[in-house]
Formats: sequence, structure tokens, C-alpha cells
Amino acid sequence: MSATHPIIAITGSSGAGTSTTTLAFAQIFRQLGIKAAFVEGDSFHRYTRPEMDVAIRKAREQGRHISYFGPEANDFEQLAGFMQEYGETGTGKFRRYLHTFDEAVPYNQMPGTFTPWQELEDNTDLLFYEGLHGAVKNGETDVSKHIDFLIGMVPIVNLEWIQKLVRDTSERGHSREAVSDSIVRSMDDYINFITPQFSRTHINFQRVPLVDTSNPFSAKNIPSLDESLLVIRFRGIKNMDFPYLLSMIDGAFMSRMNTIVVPGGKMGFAMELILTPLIRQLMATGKIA
Ligand SMILES: Nc1ncnc2c1ncn2[C@@H]1O[C@H](COP(=O)(O)OP(=O)(O)OP(=O)(O)O)[C@@H](O)[C@H]1O
Ligand SMILES: O=C(CO)[C@H](O)[C@H](O)COP(=O)(O)O
Repeated sequence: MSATHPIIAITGSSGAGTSTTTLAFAQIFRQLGIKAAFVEGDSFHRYTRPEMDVAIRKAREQGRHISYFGPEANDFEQLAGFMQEYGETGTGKFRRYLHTFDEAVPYNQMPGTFTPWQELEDNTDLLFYEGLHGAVKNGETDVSKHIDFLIGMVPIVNLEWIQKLVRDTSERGHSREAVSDSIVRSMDDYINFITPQFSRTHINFQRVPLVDTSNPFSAKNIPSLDESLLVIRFRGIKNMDFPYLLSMIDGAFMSRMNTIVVPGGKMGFAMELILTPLIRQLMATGKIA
């Protein structure tokens, strides 16, 4: 935790929408005049795509599974060390995992490889992490304790799978079978390392579709925002002004004492209304609670 160099993390499974939501944060940072360092969780994968293919095959031969959700394929210690360093000094090294040709070509590299490690820009006001493991814990390693504001992006699982399937087949060049296989292979790590994080977050945003997603593996497109509701759950944040939110967001209602539901189409507006004062408070006091 750091008042001088605060860290915000948005955490979600693969396909949850953390990259998409980063745009909303970038907009808030611009409005508040905050210079943020942006880091993607995929930087901390251990393997390139070809190396991961080999690791998956080897694990399978040994009757085991390895997935992008677990510690075998991600360096949690390095991620925790990176967070600690930024919190203490505002510095740190990052790299990018290039998923697509569009991302890779400017670096003259292949998809599924990493850019070289590089230093974060100097004099940033905060660090923004988006990825799989912003609130992960494994034994002695605890990434969550270094984060000042933790947010979960968690569509219900059928929607998450549809988002992953559509994105991975249309943008990342994977077959439907390969994506289904990776979902099956990731299930143990999903339960052990991904879902527990959402009990450590300050806010979870859970998109719930209002259209039939019973067979996510046959879906051709992603239910739209207007075809969904957004369930927003708060933990440990004092003085959240729910009456204000209800008066500002048309169609919003409370489903529990700490939970507000808003129409999906209001997602961006709701995020801006909720997050802007909290980020302002984080910058002023180093805390949001
Ligand atoms: N609120 C939303 N409404 C409609 N589509 C969405 C929404 N959020 C995400 N998507 C779509 O879902 C897919 C996955 O989103 P995104 O790439 O942001 O996920 P991610 O969490 O960054 O995944 P990964 O960690 O695997 O990169 C994308 O095609 C994106 O356009
Ligand atoms: O998004 C992911 C995890 O967050 C991907 O599953 C992981 O980064 C591997 O990517 P690719 O399938 O493009 O090699």
C-alpha cells in the first residue's frame, strides 16, 4: 500500500473485459490530470506462445494441466515484487505480450512473444494494472496487499466464455476447439487462483446478460451492453452515496445493502460516477476506504 505511489488494479479472467474497461480508466485519468503508468498482467507470463504449447504438451504427458491462470505459467513473485517496487519508489520494469499480428508488427516480432523488458516512464502519479492476477495470493506471495484500489471485472461465466471465444477466434487466430480446450484445461487454476481474488476486491462489476447464453460454445456474437445488466458490489468503502447514484443513473436499483444494479447501457457512466471520486480520494489520501 502506498500513498506516494498508489496502485489501481483491475482484475478479471481471460475475456472478462479488463482491456476494454481500461479505456474508461484512461478517460478518468485524463479528466483528473493524472499521469498513469499502464501495465498488462500478461507481461508476467513465463512463456511465449510456442513455449507454452510445449509446456502444455509436457504437462499433459505427465497427466497434469497447465494454464495461463496459474503459477506455473505466471511469475507471481515477480509480479508482487514489481508492485512492491512501484509502491515504494514509483519505478519498475514491464514488457508486453503481443497477442496479434497488429500488435506484433510494429515491434517486428511474431504474435505470442514478449517485447524486451523496459523501465516505466519517470514521474507517474499512479500505476494501473489490468490483467489476470491483481489480487492473487499463493502461499507467501501476496500481490493483493500491494494494491490500493482493487476492482474485479467479472461477467457471469457463460458471458465470459462467449467474450473469450469470440475474441480469441476473431482476433487472436485460435480455433473454437483450441479455445474450448483452454477453458477446460484452465478450470482448476480458475477455481484456485482466479475466483478467490473477487473476495479481495473493493468493487466488482459483474455483467449479466438478459439474452439466452445457455450454450456459450455455440455463440456467434457477444451480447451487447443494452442486452445486459451490470451488478456492482462494494466492499469496505465507507460513505458510498447510493442515493446519489440511484438519482443519477436512470433505471438503477439496489439489490442488496452493498449492491447496486444498473442497465448495461449505463456501464460507462456508472463507472465514471463511482470511480472518479474514489480515484480523486486515492490521489489525495493514498486510500479509498
Ligand atoms: N462490456 C462489454 N460489452 C461488449 N463486449 C465486451 C464488453 N467487455 C468486453 N467485451 C468484449 O469481450 C472481448 C474480451 O474483452 P477484453 O479483450 O477486454 O478481455 P480481457 O479481460 O482483456 O481478456 P485477456 O486478459 O484475455 O486479454 C472483447 O472482444 C471485447 O470487445
Ligand atoms: O489473455 C490471455 C490471458 O489473459 C491469454 O490466454 C494469454 O495471454 C495467451 O494469449 P494467446 O492465446 O494470445 O497466446
